[in-house]
Amino acid sequence: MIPDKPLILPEITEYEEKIRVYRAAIFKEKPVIHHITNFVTIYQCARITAFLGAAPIMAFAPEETTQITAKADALVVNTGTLNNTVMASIPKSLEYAGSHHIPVVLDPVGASLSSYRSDFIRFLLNTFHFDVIRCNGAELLNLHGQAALSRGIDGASSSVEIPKVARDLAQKYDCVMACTGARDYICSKDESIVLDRGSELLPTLVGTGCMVNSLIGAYLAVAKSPMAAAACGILTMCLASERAAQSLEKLTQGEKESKSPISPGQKRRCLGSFETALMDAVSEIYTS
Ligand SMILES: Nc1ncnc2c1ncn2[C@@H]1O[C@H](COP(=O)(O)OP(=O)(O)OP(=O)(O)O)[C@@H](O)[C@H]1O
Ligand SMILES: Cc1ncsc1CCO
Repeated sequence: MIPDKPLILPEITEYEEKIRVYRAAIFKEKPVIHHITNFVTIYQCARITAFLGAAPIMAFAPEETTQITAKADALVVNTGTLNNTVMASIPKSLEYAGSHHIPVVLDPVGASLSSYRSDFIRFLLNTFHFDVIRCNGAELLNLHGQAALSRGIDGASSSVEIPKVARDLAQKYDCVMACTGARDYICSKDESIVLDRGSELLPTLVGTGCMVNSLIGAYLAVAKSPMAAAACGILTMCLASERAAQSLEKLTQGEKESKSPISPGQKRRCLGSFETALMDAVSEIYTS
């Protein structure tokens, strides 16, 4: 049994340094990140990839998907809005990526919502190799064959089984499993990290998980270590969200005379500003 290793100081410092090094490499190499992702958050994914310094390309026509993957340094696959076109493209690109050592991230969005989705996701897992699978708690338990816990795409699951299930799946699929939520678990078959960071405002936005996939994809292109790429992707989102929440505090202090912390209600009225501040924080974080 691998002990959970909480990522606390000074380990955070070690990963902050990795982020700094990887970001410098991303700025230098400008890796191309091919996304076959959902139509809901596609724009946020393209923006966050570009703001990190990489080059996003969103393409899902089966006629060209292999040619696009051939130009990419990493592939991000997301099942959020499956349809026949996307389901024709994903296997083609995965096959190309697998035979050309292009690293791949999978997000099995809504794995438990329909058998259409879960059958396709199971086919992918049984047929292709993924370097990182990033999902929320409900999706993780579904991949493990357990009952669905969510009605929508949210994965508000705090099941005590998550660390063990994540490890089982990492072993079974020989990949890094990154299960996000209030507490993040990132594990391979012989390493494990627990991360307790991030603003509580993050789950109020749509697509922060999808955006984390893009960050992991960009780090994978330069890091070569799926464990380090997954940890750096999630840590970037968490630390950037903390900075964004702080800048929101400053913004809303102007509304009040006292310097006491702003209320949850005030924060919830500024979620658009929070999303913008999050993008700014990602573009700025560890760039020196
Ligand atoms: N309660 C929370 N407090 C702090 N950070 C959180 C919380 N919930 C999620 N996060 C962070 O939000 C990011 C996205 O994780 P989440 O598990 O919400 O993804 P998801 O459900 O796949 O998202 P989406 O479907 O909206 O793309 C991760 O970086 C995670 O660490
Ligand atoms: C809201 C939503 N519906 C399908 S995908 C998606 C984005 C978050 O995964």
